Amino acid sequence: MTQQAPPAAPASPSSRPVLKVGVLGSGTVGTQVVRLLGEQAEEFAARSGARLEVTGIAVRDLAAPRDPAVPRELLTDDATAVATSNDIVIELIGGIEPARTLILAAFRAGASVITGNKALIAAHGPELYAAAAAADVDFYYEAAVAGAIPVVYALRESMAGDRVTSVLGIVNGTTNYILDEMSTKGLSFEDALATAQELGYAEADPTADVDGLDAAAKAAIIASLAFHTRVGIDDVLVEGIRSITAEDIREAHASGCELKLLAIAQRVALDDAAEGVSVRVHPALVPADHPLASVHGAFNAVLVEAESAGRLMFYGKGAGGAPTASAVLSDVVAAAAHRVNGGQAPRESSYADLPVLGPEAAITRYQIQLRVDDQPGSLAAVATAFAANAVSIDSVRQSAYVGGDQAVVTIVTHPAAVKRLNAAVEALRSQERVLAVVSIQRVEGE
Ligand SMILES: NC(=O)C1=CN([C@@H]2O[C@H](COP(=O)(O)OP(=O)(O)OC[C@H]3O[C@@H](n4cnc5c(N)ncnc54)[C@H](O)[C@@H]3O)[C@@H](O)[C@H]2O)C=CC1
Ligand SMILES: N[C@@H](CC=O)C(=O)O
Ligand code: NA
Repeated sequence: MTQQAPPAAPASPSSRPVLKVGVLGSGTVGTQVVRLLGEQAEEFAARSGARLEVTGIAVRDLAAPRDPAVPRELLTDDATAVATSNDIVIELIGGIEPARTLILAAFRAGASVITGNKALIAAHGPELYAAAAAADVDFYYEAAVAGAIPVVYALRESMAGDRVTSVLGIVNGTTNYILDEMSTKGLSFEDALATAQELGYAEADPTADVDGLDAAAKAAIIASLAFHTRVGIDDVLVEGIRSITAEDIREAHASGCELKLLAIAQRVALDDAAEGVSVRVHPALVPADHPLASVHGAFNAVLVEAESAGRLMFYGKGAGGAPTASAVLSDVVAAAAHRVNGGQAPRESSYADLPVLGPEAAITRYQIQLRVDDQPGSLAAVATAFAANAVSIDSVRQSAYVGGDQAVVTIVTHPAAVKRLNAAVEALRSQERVLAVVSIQRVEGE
């Protein structure tokens, strides 16, 4: 047996190396990152092996009022100087430019970069990964998907020994908050949105939240990581929640469901035994007993299905200053530890290069509500329209329609391709007994 050298004693706090940290942007998240870097400096030093010294905080407006936790003497409006003069750069400006240019400059200057910028990654991820690899530095973005929830780590590292088949998630806190306030308190869309903005959940321009673009960027990142395939924002089918009405929510409840904005990334078997990837964001009915139905407020949840692991569920705060700062700081500690001990963040993994399928590839269940003549043969006519287009019916519910010889029929299908569903709806419209197709909603979650 060979004698092993005793492990080296940990560096004493005063002898730890210093790593210079630059922060770009001091808004909702940046402010909390700076506060926590100050308040928990000793713990971050002990965990990473280096003292993290914030040398500059780039802001747009030097005179703007700030949280007292942000040292005024560190503020500067020279973002390029901050990006190019530090060991670790934390980008929390958001948007594409100048964030992209600043991050690329930081890589060239030898800095590791941490960002929460899903819009940028979903548009320019491969370029950023390549620049980080060329500079031999780390690129981390845990905060970009589902805020505090360690979804990026889970997909990129914990699932590296498995084969992910699907990811189904609520990844936008603002829209979940709005839908939940509408569902539980009967609030209007506008009032719920205003509160979400006050609470710091919504992006500066809430269009990105409400129209599903924020969730779509996250879905693209999720799919890229889950399926080892480049998926960009333009590959994602997106529908937001702007057109959801109080009536839609009432209908959802009547069907024993909640209406949620979902991000869905699926591995899809193709006819020739090959596989593709389907990625989409849209509102969908979720049965009340499904785990995603009870995700309230601005919380996020992500369900990952994998061949060996089965179903995994991640739940927590997907937005807000401090929760998002928690994710940013986990990346900062990892990048700092690599500077001290060696090692590097995982590089881009896109070897599978699966085809990203168009919207027509989505296979989902649908709920269709019809107003029909309440006469013998009406249900048979409805069933014929579905059968003729090879759409299988899962359940049928009929309720009396107030105001005459009419009934409302609610049909839930088995999973069907959108093309077949559309053909069935056309056939329904041409049936004499069908007076109106009242609504069509997707249904997700078993
Ligand atoms: N707020 C949240 O809950 C979450 C935010 N994120 C992401 O984190 C990033 C930051 O988000 P927030 O803090 O919410 O945004 P924010 O809008 O509150 O803060 C951004 C700050 O950057 C400043 N800024 C803009 N351009 C600048 C420039 N050229 N130089 C210096 N400062 C500049 C703005 O003045 C603003 O204070 C975004 O990428 C966002 O998508 C990610 C997860 C959750
Ligand atoms: N605006 C986003 C927060 C960051 O990702 C949300 O509402 O989830
Ligand atoms: Na996260």
